[in-house]
Amino acid sequence: MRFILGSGSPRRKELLAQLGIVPDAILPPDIDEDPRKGELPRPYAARLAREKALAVPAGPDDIVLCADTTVALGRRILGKPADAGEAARFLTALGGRRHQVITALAVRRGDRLWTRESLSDVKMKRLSDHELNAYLAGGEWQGKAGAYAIQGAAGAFIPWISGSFAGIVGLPLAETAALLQAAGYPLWRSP
Ligand SMILES: Cc1cn([C@H]2C[C@H](O)[C@@H](COP(=O)(O)OP(=O)(O)OP(=O)(O)O)O2)c(=O)[nH]c1=O
Repeated sequence: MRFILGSGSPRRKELLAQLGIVPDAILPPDIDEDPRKGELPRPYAARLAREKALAVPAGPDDIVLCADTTVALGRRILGKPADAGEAARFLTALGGRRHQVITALAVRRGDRLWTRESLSDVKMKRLSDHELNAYLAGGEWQGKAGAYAIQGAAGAFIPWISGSFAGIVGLPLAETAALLQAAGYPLWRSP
């Protein structure tokens, strides 16, 4: 049995290390991440996690872990911004309101699939022009759902969350541990 992390996100690798897991392989999936017409954020995140897990090549006994993090502003999906202009629009829309961060997980072993999701509510303060421009110039918005990373400078914009910090960063640890154990990964083996 090999453990395969199907993700190119360095955060997910680091969070996994918190559970003492070092993947035997890291194989980032390449799938189409465009939402379907009218698709809502939760089903979208769940579909993407599942599609990622199915897209990673693995042997019948290997365990594959994939995830998708999506920012939901009401019914709107805020994915990874294409450019600084879109990042500015996302952050302006998020500022002064609460939104939800969904991280959907999918674990695959052979033809079996286990899924879960972690939901967190996040409050972001309204950003001044100065804060917005400084944050955009820092570049941390790139490759992040909703155009921010709570684990970085944007932490200064977030006075309150309810949910899982690790989930917002990209890999909710309690749900990950539960899924891996369901799939037969020996998580708590003695050293
Ligand atoms: C909201 C938020 C998102 N993110 C990141 C987590 C994810 O890496 C990214 C959302 O994109 P994802 O599509 O979930 O993941 P990815 O493209 O980085 O990697 P892969 O598909 O190969 O697994 O946003 C943070 O790091 N901090 C945050 O506060």
